[in-house]
Amino acid sequence: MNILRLLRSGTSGNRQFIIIVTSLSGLGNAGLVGLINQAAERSLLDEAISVQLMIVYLLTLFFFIVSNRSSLLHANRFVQSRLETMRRRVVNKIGKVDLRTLERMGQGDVYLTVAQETDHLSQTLPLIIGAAQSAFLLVFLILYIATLSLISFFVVAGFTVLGILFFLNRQKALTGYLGEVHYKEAELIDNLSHFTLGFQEIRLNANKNDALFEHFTNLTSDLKDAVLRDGGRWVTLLQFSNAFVFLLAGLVVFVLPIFFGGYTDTIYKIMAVSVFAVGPMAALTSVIRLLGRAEVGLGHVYDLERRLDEGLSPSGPKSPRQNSPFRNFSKIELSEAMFRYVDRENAITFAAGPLNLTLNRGEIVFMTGGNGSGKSTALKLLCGLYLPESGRVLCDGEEVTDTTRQQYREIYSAIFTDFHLFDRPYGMENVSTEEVERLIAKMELSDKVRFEKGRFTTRELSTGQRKRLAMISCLLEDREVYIFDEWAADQDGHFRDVFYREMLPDFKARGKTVIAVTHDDKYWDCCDRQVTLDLGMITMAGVN
Ligand SMILES: Nc1ncnc2c1ncn2[C@@H]1O[C@H](COP(=O)(O)OP(=O)(O)OP(=O)(O)O)[C@@H](O)[C@H]1O
Repeated sequence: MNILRLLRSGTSGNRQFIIIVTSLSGLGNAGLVGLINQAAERSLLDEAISVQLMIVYLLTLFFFIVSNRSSLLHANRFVQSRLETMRRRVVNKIGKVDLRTLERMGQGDVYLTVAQETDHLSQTLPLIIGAAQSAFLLVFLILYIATLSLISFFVVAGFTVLGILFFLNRQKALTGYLGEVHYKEAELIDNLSHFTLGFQEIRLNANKNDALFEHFTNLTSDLKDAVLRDGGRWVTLLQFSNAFVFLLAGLVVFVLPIFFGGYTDTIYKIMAVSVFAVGPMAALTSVIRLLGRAEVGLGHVYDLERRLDEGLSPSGPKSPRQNSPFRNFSKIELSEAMFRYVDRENAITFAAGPLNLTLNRGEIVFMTGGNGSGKSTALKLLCGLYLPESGRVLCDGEEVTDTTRQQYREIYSAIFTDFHLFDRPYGMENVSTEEVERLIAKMELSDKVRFEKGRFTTRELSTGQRKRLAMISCLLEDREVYIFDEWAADQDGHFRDVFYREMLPDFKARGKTVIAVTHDDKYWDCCDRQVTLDLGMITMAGVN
């Protein structure tokens, strides 16, 4: 069971303490029921209720309150710390996974599982711990019945076990249906993103908006039907558990006295116990539904982790950049490198290679080729984001291996066409505000962006301006090799000039190596060499 797996992962000391206080709380609760019964019996027999009994009652109440509070607080803390560890572990794995694995998972799935499921678990798991207290109370109440009448005890215990077995059997079947609800919820959230991310398109096209809304309406209706179907099944099961308590009480009160003499004295005590059992029983059965939901949710998180584990890159040294032997490279090579994209059915959708490419230190290389010819793919292979299926990546003749790959990647800084603009220069916390402001001015963004409290004041910029902001982070990183994938395509004529005529020579003067994808034939004199790709093959790798 996934929930047990999560709870077992904490320190055993904490867990044992929670089990002890939770059972003590159940014991205190059952003790209160027993004391109330005793006091009621005395009133019935016209006997005075002793001060001693009252004191014992108050002490038991105090004991119950303290143990109950301690159990709930510690359990909540324990569950939240387990979830925190799990969130960190999953996100840490995302940061270490191989790019292709992440691309194939789909961002929606990753986001939903990490954000939504863990949030859901953080709300439901503490309730489940509360229900564990109810379970302990029920056990103690049944044991208390044993002190009143052994026959009732065996009847109640026997029927309770049968009832629990039936309940668990049905509950397991119903949990299976929850998976259907989860996938419908995920589909709905995915569809919702079309309204936000595709807002501009649907505002310009009423038919598109209406069709999208109709699709969304169908999905909400499907989800509602699935939730109602699931809810209906649960109502039946809840009704069963509620009726079960009363059937059991009826059996003890109406049927047993017919067969066993001298039993009537204890009936009202057992009745009182039954009344006290109704609340915990109802609490327990209603929480079991949440338990099923939490179990399914945790299953998704563990499944995501398993898939991440499959694509985890082997970890290299702790500070890969500082210790990187590749920083002093003279020559980088792709040698007979092959790479293929495959779809979910493992059908090949694009094959690149065998690619043979040499990059010398300090060179400015332009990469050209038609759309979909494999330029970005080749660059991702070159910088170690993709792993060649066959062939090698060599640095000064030494093959880049699983253990050295991260050190190798650390010599690169890249702006791909699907780049992400971070709100601050992460990993460069000590960078001076003056230096960033100087680069903002150099990128001619001073009237748009400032650098305050370690972050850029805005990212709401035009595409070309966003790319210039990304360039600032690249420059701050001060790496040995720069990859620019059609960086200049979104710049105006003036800034293209700045890029080709000022920035590239400046990179070269500082000994940096640049490989830039470009279609700007006007600037071909600005490179040392051109490489052209077609259908995943290098068709030209000549000298300018
Ligand atoms: N993440 C991906 N998953 C599956 N297939 C992909 C992926 N990225 C690219 N492809 C496929 O690989 C082929 C080469 O894509 P790539 O992006 O390398 O070409 P490109 O030359 O950079 O194209 P463009 O000039 O349009 O940016 C394309 O046909 C594309 O369909």
